[in-house]
Amino acid sequence: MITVRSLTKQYDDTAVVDDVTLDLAGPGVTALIGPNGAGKSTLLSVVARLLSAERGTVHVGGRDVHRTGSRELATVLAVLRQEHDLAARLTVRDLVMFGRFPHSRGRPTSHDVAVVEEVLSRLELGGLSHRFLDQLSGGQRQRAFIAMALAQQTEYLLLDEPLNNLDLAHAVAIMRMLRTAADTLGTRVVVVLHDINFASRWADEIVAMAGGRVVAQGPPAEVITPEVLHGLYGVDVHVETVRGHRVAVHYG
Ligand SMILES: Nc1ncnc2c1ncn2[C@@H]1O[C@H](COP(=O)(O)OP(=O)(O)OP(=O)(O)O)[C@@H](O)[C@H]1O
Repeated sequence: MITVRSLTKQYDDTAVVDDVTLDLAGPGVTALIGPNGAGKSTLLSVVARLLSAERGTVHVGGRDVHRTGSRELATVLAVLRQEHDLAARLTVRDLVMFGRFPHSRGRPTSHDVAVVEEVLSRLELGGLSHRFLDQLSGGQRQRAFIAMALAQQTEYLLLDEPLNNLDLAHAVAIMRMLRTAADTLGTRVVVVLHDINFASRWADEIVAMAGGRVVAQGPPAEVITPEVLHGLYGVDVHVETVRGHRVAVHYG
């Protein structure tokens, strides 16, 4: 369970996360959508304790994140950030092994090695595992960072725009993996997505943000509507139901 209460994060005098209260219960996939600058990344960063907040509280699995040690938090919560600032002269395998650090404390066991191998293979990175990060394409590098987060094997997984740079096949594969993690391992996934149709297809629930506030929350059928999307993006869209999923199309 992720519980956010009256959370406010300000820069100068401007609240970029503005009095947000949110309950994300049980396993499942929640997609966070909304226009540029809505506060999605900031909210995710405060939940993951990468940023502090001026007001409010965040609990993850009953722990107050701002009163929990980094080491303990890293065993329950993994986060994929939008910007990656790790050294380029790191191999893919080393990066993914980094994800095991909260468990291995730098002394990987055969279990840690097996987890890394399995994740590398699942993300089709086996053949690239000895490459340095600066020798990869944008999409390959993105998959390597996703692999690092998955290798952490945490109950809570927060991902900020994981589909950046990914082609359609790899984007689908990642969303399927997140869905499987939620359904079979009981993982609680929160994922920032710009592609509202991916959100509609794969998420149980969509949280829509604008101006630092949550403006809509519910199953895709309630959020992927012309009215909500116009309110969010100021764009007219047509919504159809295809195989049980809402699909939004903008014709201009
Ligand atoms: N370090 C900072 N200093 C000042 N303002 C900031 C800082 N970081 C973010 N902001 C502002 O906070 C607001 C929310 O930014 P945030 O990155 O959370 O939005 P977002 O919804 O994730 O946007 P995007 O879809 O563009 O990634 C934006 O107006 C942004 O300019």
